[in-house]
Amino acid sequence: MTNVVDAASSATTSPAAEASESATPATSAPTIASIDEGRQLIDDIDIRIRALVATRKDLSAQVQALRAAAGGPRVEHGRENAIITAWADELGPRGAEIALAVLTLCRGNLP
Ligand SMILES: O=C(O)C(=O)C[C@]1(C(=O)O)C=C[C@@H](O)C=C1
Repeated sequence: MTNVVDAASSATTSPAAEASESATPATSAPTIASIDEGRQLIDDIDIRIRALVATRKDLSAQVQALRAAAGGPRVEHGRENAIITAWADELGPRGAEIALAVLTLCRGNLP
């Protein structure tokens, strides 16, 4: 299955369709045999998380620009509350904190 980063450069299917297809729930971690192996896997995950956040930031900027061009507000609190709730439901209170940090990265500080 293509992930959202690869989907952004795919020419065969729309990026939105492939991103949606790749929005699968979390997978379980493999059992590791050493600290080095575990750290390598963690580093690989962090690289992918950073790439996904960068792609998310770009998409968020495009959505914000389209809304601004239509005369809408920069911030949509209802949408942000739904995002924070989804992160909190999956990961608990620290998940909500991550969601807030991601939102701040993507749309800047609140006015
Ligand atoms: O979904 C939107 O409407 C966006 O503008 C994207 C986004 C986000 O980064 O998730 C950014 C700003 C809005 O306040 C809400 C959400």
